Amino acid sequence: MSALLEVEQLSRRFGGLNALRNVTFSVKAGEIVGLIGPNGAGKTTCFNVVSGVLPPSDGSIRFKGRSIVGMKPSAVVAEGLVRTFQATTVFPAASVLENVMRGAFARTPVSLIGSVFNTRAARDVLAAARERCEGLLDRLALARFRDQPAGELPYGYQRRLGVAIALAAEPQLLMLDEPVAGLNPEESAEMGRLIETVHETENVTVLLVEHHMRLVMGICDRIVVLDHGEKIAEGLPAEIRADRKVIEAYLGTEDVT
Ligand SMILES: Nc1ncnc2c1ncn2[C@@H]1O[C@H](COP(=O)(O)OP(=O)(O)OP(=O)(O)O)[C@@H](O)[C@H]1O
Repeated sequence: MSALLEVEQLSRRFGGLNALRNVTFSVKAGEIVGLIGPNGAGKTTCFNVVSGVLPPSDGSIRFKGRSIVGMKPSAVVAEGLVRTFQATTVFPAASVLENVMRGAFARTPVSLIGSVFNTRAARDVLAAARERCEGLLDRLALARFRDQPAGELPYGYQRRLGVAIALAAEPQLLMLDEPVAGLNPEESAEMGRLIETVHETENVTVLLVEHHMRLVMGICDRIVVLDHGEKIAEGLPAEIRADRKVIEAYLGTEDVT
């Protein structure tokens, strides 16, 4: 498997604080990789820097072999690297389908959509996107909510819709930021199954930040552990679970059964 994402010696400072310090890891095409660590370890900062929301202070980020440092978040999305956020980011008044359609056009400049909106070609593009989004809603068990305002969905389904919106942009790498935060145990287990399913059916590589250790240990091929902005371990779930440094910094405080 070749590396899809290569992060090398990545640092991000906020004033005197090293939120990330010389962090190096990679994600190979086809993997599910977990990024874990205690509160304040630098996981969200890592997501923000990799997705172009924040510039790094130092280091390199290559996606499909090309540097993406300095690219705007929209350009990073256009390259095929799409992230979700900890909080739900649905438009509450828009329907579930409209929300997913928004994701489908995340890789297309709005001005371009506008300029061709009434042409035959634009109608064909829209019809194709709609068909693709409806297929996605089917596969993510959201079809029955298709015409409902997204804000009326139960919270668990709003999180699921967040994943659908990200997938509509047809990412090669999907970065999920705490997808089960705020979900009950049953919803969390369902989300875990959903991630495994979309990893297969949508042919997407996954980088996952999550505190839910049972989920992380259950679905990840490999795990990278941060603490105080530094990588302290990397390995298979069984290796991470047994790693003394990881247990001391993090797992000792978490339920990993
Ligand atoms: N915009 C910012 N300005 C200043 N400090 C920041 C900023 N963003 C993050 N930090 C600090 O950087 C460190 C890493 O924070 P980050 O949110 O990346 O950790 P995290 O691992 O995602 O934590 P959590 O699990 O609680 O979400 C923390 O000390 C945090 O206070």
